[in-house]
Amino acid sequence: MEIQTSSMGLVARVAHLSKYYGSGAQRVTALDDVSIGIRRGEFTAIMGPSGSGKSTLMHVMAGLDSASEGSAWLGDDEITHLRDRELTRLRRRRIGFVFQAFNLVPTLDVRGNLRLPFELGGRGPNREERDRIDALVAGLGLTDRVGHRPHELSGGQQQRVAIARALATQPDIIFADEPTGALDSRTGREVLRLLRSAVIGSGQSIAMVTHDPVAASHADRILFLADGRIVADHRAMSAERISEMMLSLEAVSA
Ligand SMILES: Nc1ncnc2c1ncn2[C@@H]1O[C@H](COP(=O)(O)OP(=O)(O)OP(=O)(O)O)[C@@H](O)[C@H]1O
Repeated sequence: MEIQTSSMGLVARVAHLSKYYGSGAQRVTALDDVSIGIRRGEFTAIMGPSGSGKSTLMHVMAGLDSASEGSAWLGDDEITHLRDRELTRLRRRRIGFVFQAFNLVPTLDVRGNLRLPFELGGRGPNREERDRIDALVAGLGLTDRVGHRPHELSGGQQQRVAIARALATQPDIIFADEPTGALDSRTGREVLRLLRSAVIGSGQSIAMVTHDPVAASHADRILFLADGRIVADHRAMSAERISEMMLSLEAVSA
């Protein structure tokens, strides 16, 4: 597989990335010499059997976890050797996150949750950013919910708020970890369409970890991991073909 040594057109990349947990006989190799780039303006799905290293790859790319060997870049910036404080700043300014469990702040209403990334950066949103938040709220059908707190919203509405929060700061990349995992299939499809429209409408780059072939079928590109290695890199595929691929990978790693 070609190793991409330049950041051209790549919003994030890793080179010769390995990640081990534990040591000696207990050592687990979660990632084994992975070199891959995430293209700017694309919706990339990361798939693979349970334990294949999907979350670990996402966490290292997003600066949430360290590499044992190799390097990770966000655009032109190597993040592998940054200190915690620098990583926190970088994540806040340049990365958006969407998690399975929504991760909204329960004591804040929708507006408060959407303003949070700006407040954490030490200032509230400026005029332009407030207008952007309002447009996102309207676009996601949440206008009559801005004063509601997360427990007053359905799962699908909470995930829409989480997506709006991730989009509001116009991050270089959004990492989504099983964003439809807690939703029924119809609501899940709506959430996937929202992610897709952010890619088409504003060129947002998104990398999504998922087990779900239907979710991955919304992506432009699908990376398959098995036993800590990238074993396939495909353009958009149907859910049926993705399922077949997953079944064959699960059979090999069983
Ligand atoms: N903190 C940890 N300590 C020890 N081993 C870990 C730790 N985190 C992950 N692992 C191991 O690393 C490997 C890869 O885990 P990872 O969570 O990245 O896989 P995954 O593909 O995301 O799995 P799943 O789909 O089940 O969430 C697995 O063997 C896992 O048990």
